[in-house]
Amino acid sequence: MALVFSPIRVRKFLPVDLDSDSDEENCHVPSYFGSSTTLSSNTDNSDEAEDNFNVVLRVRPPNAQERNRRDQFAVDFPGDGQVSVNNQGTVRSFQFNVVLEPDAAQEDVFESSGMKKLIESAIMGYTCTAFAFGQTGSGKTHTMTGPPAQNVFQVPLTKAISHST
Ligand SMILES: Nc1ncnc2c1ncn2[C@@H]1O[C@H](COP(=O)(O)OP(=O)(O)OP(=O)(O)O)[C@@H](O)[C@H]1O
Repeated sequence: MALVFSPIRVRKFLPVDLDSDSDEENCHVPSYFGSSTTLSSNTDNSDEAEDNFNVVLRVRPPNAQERNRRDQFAVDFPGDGQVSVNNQGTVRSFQFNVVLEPDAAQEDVFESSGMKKLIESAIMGYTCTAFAFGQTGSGKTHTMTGPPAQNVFQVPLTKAISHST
């Protein structure tokens, strides 16, 4: 499940597929939202104002059905905003601005995803968008609204977050 935050407009699509040979998909992501969001060697800042966006991946833990089936967890977290997906032996790596691992709490999402700064931008008058996408059951509603009856301020912070450098 991925979240995209944009205070202006999304110009190019992320995530970056690290296995792709094409430079077309590599984008410069200004550090509007956080401390370290440069994803590639593209240093052309001329249209920086149009490129302010943050792509955040949250990986949910296996659900009861998946655990009962003894499904293998197919995702690795090397850090620095990367994830590796093992599809029956074929491993592909992807780069995000922020990756939230399965034990990340709602508070981690709020603190680390850029949502706080998005809200500040909205208050300052910028047009802002936050949207979640992912297949059914991937956790869009859970991420945007939190689990039922959870008080996010009682959830301890976890270390299950990695940022791109
Ligand atoms: N990060 C998570 N931690 C624990 N449980 C989660 C997480 N993400 C999702 N779930 C659980 O997985 C189930 C499906 O999540 P959710 O309803 O948010 O998916 P969705 O993407 O909104 O699905 P749909 O597109 O069908 O509406 C829910 O029971 C939810 O509580």
